[in-house]
Amino acid sequence: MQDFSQHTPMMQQYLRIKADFPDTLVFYRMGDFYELFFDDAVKANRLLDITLTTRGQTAGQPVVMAGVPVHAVENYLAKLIRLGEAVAIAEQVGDVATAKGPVERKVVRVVTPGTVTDTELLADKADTLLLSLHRKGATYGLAWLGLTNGQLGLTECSGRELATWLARLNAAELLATGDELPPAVTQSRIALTRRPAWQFDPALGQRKLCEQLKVASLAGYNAQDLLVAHGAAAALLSYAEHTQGQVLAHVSELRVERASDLLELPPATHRNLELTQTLRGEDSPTLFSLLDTCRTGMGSRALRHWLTHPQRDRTEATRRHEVIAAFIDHGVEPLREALRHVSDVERITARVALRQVRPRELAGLRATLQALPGLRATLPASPTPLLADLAEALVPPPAAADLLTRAIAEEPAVLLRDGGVIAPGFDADLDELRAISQNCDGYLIDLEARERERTGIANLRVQFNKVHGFYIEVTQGQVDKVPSDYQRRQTLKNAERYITPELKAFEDKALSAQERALAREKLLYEQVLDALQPHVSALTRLARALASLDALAALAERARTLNWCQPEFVREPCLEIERGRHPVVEARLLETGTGPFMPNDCRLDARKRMLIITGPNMGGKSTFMRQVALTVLLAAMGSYVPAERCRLGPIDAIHTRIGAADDLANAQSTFMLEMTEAAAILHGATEHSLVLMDEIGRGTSTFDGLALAGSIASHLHDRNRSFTLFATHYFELTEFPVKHERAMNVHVSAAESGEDIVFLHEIQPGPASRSYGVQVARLAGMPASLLRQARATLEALESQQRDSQAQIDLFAAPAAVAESVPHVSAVEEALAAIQPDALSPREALDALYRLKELQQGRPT
Ligand SMILES: Nc1ncnc2c1ncn2[C@@H]1O[C@H](COP(=O)(O)OP(=O)(O)OP(=O)(O)O)[C@@H](O)[C@H]1O
Repeated sequence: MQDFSQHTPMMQQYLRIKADFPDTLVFYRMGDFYELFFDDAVKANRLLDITLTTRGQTAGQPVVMAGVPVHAVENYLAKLIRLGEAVAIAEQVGDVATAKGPVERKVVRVVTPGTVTDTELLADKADTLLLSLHRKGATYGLAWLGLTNGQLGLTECSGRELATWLARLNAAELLATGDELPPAVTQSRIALTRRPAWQFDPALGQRKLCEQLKVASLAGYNAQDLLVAHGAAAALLSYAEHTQGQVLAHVSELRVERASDLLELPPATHRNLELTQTLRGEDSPTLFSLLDTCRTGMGSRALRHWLTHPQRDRTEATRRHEVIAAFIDHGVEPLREALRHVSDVERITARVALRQVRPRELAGLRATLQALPGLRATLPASPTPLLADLAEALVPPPAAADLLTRAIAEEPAVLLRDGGVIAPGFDADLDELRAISQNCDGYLIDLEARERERTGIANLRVQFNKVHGFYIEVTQGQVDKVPSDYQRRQTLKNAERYITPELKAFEDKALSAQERALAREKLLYEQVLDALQPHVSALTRLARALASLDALAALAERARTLNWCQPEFVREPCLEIERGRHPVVEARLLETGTGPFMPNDCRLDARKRMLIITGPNMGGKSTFMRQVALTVLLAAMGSYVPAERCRLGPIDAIHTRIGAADDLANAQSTFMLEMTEAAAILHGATEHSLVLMDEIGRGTSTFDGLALAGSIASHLHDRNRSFTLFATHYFELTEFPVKHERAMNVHVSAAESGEDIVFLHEIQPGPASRSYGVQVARLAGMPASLLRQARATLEALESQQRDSQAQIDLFAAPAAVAESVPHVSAVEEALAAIQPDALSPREALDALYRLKELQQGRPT
């Protein structure tokens, strides 16, 4: 233990608290401020832009400090959480009046990016997850927890799959040991919290999981063998309990996720397809922002989960398609209207379990429970199997609904400490206490009348002020009529003020009644929370059903509004999309009134697996490739798709290599990044994968790039045999399908009119005839002189190429034998046979003549 004795008593207290939270900013309550000291103050000054000051000295050093006002603390917390910082809040818990020295202070909660539960600090439309990572050999174990939805998850994966998991989970905070971190973590920019290695103990993890789930074994969850993940779970659960300062009663569900069950969406795919964030890091326009017309935060979160966790098995997706069809048939607006009045039952329930719920949230929960019968009535009469399951879950736990109706006021105050939270009629004692303070006026008027009559003093008045409390005031001229039980309280110039035993008794009752009413309300509120605890799991189930209904209703609304179709899943390998569209580009074109979107077909099957796509810049190659990938993903998550008809075989992954953004932060050049991503695809893609390759090889010299692009196409065609969309500017690659039977050429069409070019955005069979780069440059507003020069250079280059017709087979298999036996010339052979030390001068001269002859092609 450190010695703080040379510090002031207050600093001693602070330093003792800080010693328990070395890596966490400590907010130390002092009156109306939370103060930060020393290094914490300097950090807060930097992160929050708050003023740094010094006050007094401790241990001979000035006390450096910075503070935030208590009433604005949530804003500062939100900012720090977003920056990945954790904050420990030390409140005054001792009694100010009786304290000798500094008032006792204690850390009452620790707010960290992955464990926040405050409604104000949480994103409405995204789950906040805490993730823990443990490694043993080549296996990574992951355990995660959503404190606001009570769900635990476990998985194990290889190093290759780690980045995909991190992108999929998108956790707010990662727990790991002090060991070196894998690149997938350092590149993910997740907020990192180091925990000591002994906390990642598999045996401890297994025990903690069993305790948490109240089971004797994890076999029921199929989680008993995930030892590395158990290690991660040990640290996860200890940390979560530590930050909440309590056991996590509501965390009662475990899901074991296996990569083999999910459609793989590597981080590059997540990014390139702009699923939840644009390439610039904005929330919109993305696929998610287009889909999410949910009425509740929990609906949005469910939808986001479906989007980032599409299943390979299509059963659940099919069940969702059926619901969407039923909704479109039946009309979904009444349901969506009813959902408007549904509050965030999921988060409210978690906050009930954590005993942090606010009165208004309980009123919201009550309103939702009351609205359920009406909401059920809006569902289609003949439900699909999934809809029947969801409707069944829409039953409020009756005791909970009844309790909330009886206990919580119609419109409760925001904070419990303001009173007015418990409903009248719920508790007789509280009603009486409230009656006293509320009926004060009536009582006083009554008393005044009685006393006037008793004393015969007509102008006697009963009054109240804050300093003297209640009193009876009699003017100086009347004081001789005052009865003997009046005791003088105060003398004024014209009047005397008295108190009577009856008035004194009333005063005591009235003044303490308000205080006691508040204390009583607090106690009753705690009792209501106690009584709600047994309903937590039923309420969680209800929340899930509401969230799913909301998400499905949004998908149905989107399908109808945007004119999407139900995809058909088949067993044979195929990818058939008729008149498909890119949903986000189409919406954007509509919004800006730039013209209609040109629909395009895509047809791949076991015999035709690869499209080589050529055509001008701006022609629509990237858009086409992305729309195919988005269609596959939408279908897999259970949505309708932007097409007229869509038939899909099994798909296990969507790999993308698109664009070239320098990753300077990770010291990777454009080309290095391009090759790293391509290598990952070549290693991971299977014949059930969809691969998008956009202009691979353009990050290096033409010949290098072309050679690499050709070899990559061959590898994908011959070895991976994946469904591949391969967009390229290398015309040489249009020869590829000649020797590769499963590949075919398509191009995006463009028409020339004079020097201009018109993009038709239509995918047509066969290779593009030319590239139109100079025309596109013209559209971009390049100077005319520059364009003239470029056109002249282009013509010169083209004629040069026509003259040198040396054809290289770009796609020939590597000549393995030829490479391994290097050619040796006759001269070299003769040279090798000569042993200079064994030769006489005469023989040496002969050998020299012979070599010379050999070199001239005249062997002797
Ligand atoms: N099918 C379409 N219908 C209407 N407009 C389209 C279509 N496809 C693409 N566009 C429009 O053309 C623009 C350029 O498309 P895209 O980026 O796909 O071209 P590209 O061929 O990949 O170009 P580059 O080779 O320069 O990357 C899009 O932003 C979109 O506005």
